[in-house]
Amino acid sequence: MLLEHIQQPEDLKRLTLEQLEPLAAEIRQFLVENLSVTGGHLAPNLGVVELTLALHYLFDSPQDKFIFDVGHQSYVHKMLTGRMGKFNTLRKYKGLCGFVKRSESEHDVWEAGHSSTSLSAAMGMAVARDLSGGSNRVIALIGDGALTGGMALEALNHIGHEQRKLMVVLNDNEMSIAPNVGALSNYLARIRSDRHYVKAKEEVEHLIKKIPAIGGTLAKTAERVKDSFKYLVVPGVWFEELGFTYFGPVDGHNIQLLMETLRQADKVNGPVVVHVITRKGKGYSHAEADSHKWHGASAYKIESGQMLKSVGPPMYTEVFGSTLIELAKQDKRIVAVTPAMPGGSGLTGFAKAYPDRMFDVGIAEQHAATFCAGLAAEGLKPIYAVYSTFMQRAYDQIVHDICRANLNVTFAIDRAGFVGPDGETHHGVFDIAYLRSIPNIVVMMPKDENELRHMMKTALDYNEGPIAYRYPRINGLGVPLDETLEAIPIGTWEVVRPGADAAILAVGPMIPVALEAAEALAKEGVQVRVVNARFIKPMDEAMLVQLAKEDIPVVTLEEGAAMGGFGSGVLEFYSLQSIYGMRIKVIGVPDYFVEHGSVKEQYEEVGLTAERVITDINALVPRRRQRA
Ligand SMILES: Cc1ncc(C[n+]2csc(CCOP(=O)(O)OP(=O)(O)O)c2C)c(N)n1
Ligand SMILES: CC(=O)[C@@H](O)[C@H](O)COP(=O)(O)O
Ligand SMILES: [Mg+2]
Repeated sequence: MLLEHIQQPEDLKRLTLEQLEPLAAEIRQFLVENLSVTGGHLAPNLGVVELTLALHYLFDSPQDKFIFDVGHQSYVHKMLTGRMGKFNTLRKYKGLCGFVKRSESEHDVWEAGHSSTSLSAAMGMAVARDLSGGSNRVIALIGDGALTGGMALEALNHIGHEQRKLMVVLNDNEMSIAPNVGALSNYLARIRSDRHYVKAKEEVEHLIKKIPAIGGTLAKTAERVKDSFKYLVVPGVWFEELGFTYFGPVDGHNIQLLMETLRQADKVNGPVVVHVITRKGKGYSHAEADSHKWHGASAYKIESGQMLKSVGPPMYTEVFGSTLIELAKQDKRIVAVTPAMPGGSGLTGFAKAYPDRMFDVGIAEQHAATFCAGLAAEGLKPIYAVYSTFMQRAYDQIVHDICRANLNVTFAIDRAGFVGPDGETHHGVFDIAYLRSIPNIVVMMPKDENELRHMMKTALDYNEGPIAYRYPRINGLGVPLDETLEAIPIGTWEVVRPGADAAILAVGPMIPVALEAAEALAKEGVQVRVVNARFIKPMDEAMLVQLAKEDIPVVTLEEGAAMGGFGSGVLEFYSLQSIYGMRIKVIGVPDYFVEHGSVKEQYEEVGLTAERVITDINALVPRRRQRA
């Protein structure tokens, strides 16, 4: 066993080249075995075993900066930098992070989780090196999916202009999470398999030999330095035109060839692209056969590849996807737009049913938003299906192109709230705060999956401007689903439990938490009203005024940033209405980034619990009432 002797990259460098291949096999076995228990991004990491070995074998992390785009494919890097023993805690509470994490290791020089940031960060580190007289390498590892992100293209433009020494290793496996899309992906595909490319090489060789006098010598020289000649015929002309020296495409599982190519690229004193062809999921047949499904795996049985999915009612995502198909049948205006998350957003069925009304635009949240604005401007009903956290990328497009222009775009915001194992880079805890402050937008959150369906109908019937419904990454409550869907009057809340001593204004998944607290308080003689605050904007102002008239304490409860969130909106309302003296307690996500773990552990860490609500209400309700 070679792997057990690898604690740091220095241990790796002591191996012979011949030992790297058996080591790669051991690493794959380690990944498949460990992730069968913890789950995680198996397919991406199986695809970069040789590549990560080559980088750590040839270059000197952490002096040389390895920057992983997204960072979901950094498990091998973590194994080689002293963290193998912690893989049993991968993505667990207080355990190993599933992405690169500076606090975990000096080798983790750049954190991500969101895609397409590596090239910009690499440029920053290259300039910092040059301004401080450094000589270290800066190496970004970016996937073909991440390359479709706008930030990556902005960075390529800058890097090519500055001409500083910087290596971009393009890990091209033809996959984003789903199969990669777009003209850039098609271009890469052509390079990978382009007969013309191979033909062009022969033609150029033939041409060179025909050049009088020197041709023969030149061709012979070319033959002698076959490798560099091979790079003379540049398939990566697009990169070359942007100022990069292009190397590749090279087999990303052939360690010898990888080393040779990386060594060549390292000699260039300017920006280079090394185009590496890999197979996502390599070495584990189930993942190779379906790298979309195995991009992010839950625990599984190794032999059968059967994932141990959580049982229970359908996820909110599934209900969204099936309801959208129902609505699209009735309303031809509906088109669905996703920035590279067709599967995760529950749109696989919709894409099958309505292929010409489904648009996967790549990892391009900004473009997706303004693309929807254009669709709406021409009378269609675009449904922007997006994870809350990734929608952060499109903030200006939402403000400037959609809300200001008051265009009828529908936002289907998934992963709203804590997401569990993906942790701080993926929680959807900011959209309440950043959406509610934008004029013209309506923001809703359902109490259960049945109300989600009615909200989707509400949004379909609403043509006044932008409207959003948000839902969490959890199973529904298992409530019956109404056949007939009716629009909910905009701005109306719902009392789900009567009570006269206090009121809890709860949003979405916080309603069960509020009900649990109310039941417990009832046993102490404190009757607490629970309100389904299903419209975050506009709020139910009549109900807010009524609460003031009743002069009862109010607790707001949301799985979102307390700062600027729904509770802040309630405080603002009373202030703006010059209603003073209200006893109001805002309960939400505190002002720090909550790390990975289970959603339950995250609730407990920040106090989104019935116990917390009970404590706060007891502090607010006068003791005399409790005696009654
Ligand atoms: C801004 C943003 N949008 C979407 C995602 C979701 N996401 C995570 S990995 C991934 C695909 C990345 O593809 P690629 O870069 O080719 O890496 P691979 O998984 O193929 O190794 C996507 C879309 C994200 N992390 N960040
Ligand atoms: C790395 C990344 O951003 C995605 O793979 C993300 O982890 C998917 O999240 P879900 O598992 O919630 O679809
Ligand atoms: Mg890819």
